[in-house]
Amino acid sequence: MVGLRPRPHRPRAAHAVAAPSAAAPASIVPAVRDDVTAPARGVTPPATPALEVEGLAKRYGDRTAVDGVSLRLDRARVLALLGPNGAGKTTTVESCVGFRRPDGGRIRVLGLDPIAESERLRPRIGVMLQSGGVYQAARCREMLRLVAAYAADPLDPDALLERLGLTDVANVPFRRLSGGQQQRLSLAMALVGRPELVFLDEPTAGLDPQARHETWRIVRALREDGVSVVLTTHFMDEAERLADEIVIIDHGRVIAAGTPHELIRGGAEREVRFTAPPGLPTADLEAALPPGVHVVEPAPGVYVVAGDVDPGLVAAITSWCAARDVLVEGLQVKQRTLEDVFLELTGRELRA
Ligand SMILES: Nc1ncnc2c1ncn2[C@@H]1O[C@H](COP(=O)(O)OP(=O)(O)OP(=O)(O)O)[C@@H](O)[C@H]1O
Repeated sequence: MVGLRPRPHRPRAAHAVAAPSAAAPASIVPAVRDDVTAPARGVTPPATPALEVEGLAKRYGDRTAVDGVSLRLDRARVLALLGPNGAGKTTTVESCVGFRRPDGGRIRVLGLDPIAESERLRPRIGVMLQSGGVYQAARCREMLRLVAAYAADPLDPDALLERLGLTDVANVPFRRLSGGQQQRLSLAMALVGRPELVFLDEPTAGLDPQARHETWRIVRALREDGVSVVLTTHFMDEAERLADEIVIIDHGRVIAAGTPHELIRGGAEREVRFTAPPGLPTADLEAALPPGVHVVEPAPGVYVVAGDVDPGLVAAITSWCAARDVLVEGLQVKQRTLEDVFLELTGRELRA
């Protein structure tokens, strides 16, 4: 199995950091330090955050794509950026990797400005964007070797191809690969340079379940090896499984942030769902239930009651309905998921 450990970032002599003390525990994982903030002498400082974004703004003509987004990601953590189509996720990621010049705000990636200090930053990050960046005629292995040649201490391209199930198509030109194979090659290209921080824009879009699970294993392995990961995804289960932190963006703004647990429990752990004729007076139902319970009708005729769910709550809902001659159908008590939270926050209607 290919190790995914990042190359230790070696500061230039002029900015040398203090050597670890003799008492420091020996670690096979290279300590990741930063040559920008390290003091000239003394104790090794805590590593700078992997990513800091404050008030990022980006417009395309008169369309505001990102409107004051702030994010922070510590080392060896996974951040999932979620949001409906057109929310501003890709623009945020592209700004963080220096592909877009922001109209406002401040970005620091591994302590560096992604535009002004791009030459120093580029070798330390891996980027997998939706729009490839691959020569269409290049063969799979050829392309990965080319990217590896730019890295100081790359992973073995053949071992990476093997891990990503691409050995059989190593000699196939990129344009002849299936969509999923192209995705996996893009992931390999993002990882081959042993980055300290990886940006993955919808890494599992179009993958079959096996490749999707392998991508998840790789993200977990990266995190265990001290690599930080920023990923965007439309798969809520993926975010729930992989992310330490989740940020939900809508209309270019952060509308919720926290750990998966915080976001899911933010409302309530469980909920009661049922269907009944549309337009029931939800405020009346809510008033008849214990304090702290919330009732919504997210789609016509679908009702969700969130709160401390116990047998008494279920009985109170059905007796309120019975008193109004309303037949409750398909009642279920279910665990809330990130998808429930996401849809409540961003709405269920399709976006343009
Ligand atoms: N190059 C561009 N020129 C003009 N408008 C753009 C450009 N790129 C993105 N946009 C617009 O900016 C907004 C944000 O787009 P962005 O791609 O960042 O969203 P997203 O959250 O990544 O969406 P998706 O989930 O569909 O990939 C959208 O309204 C989009 O149409």
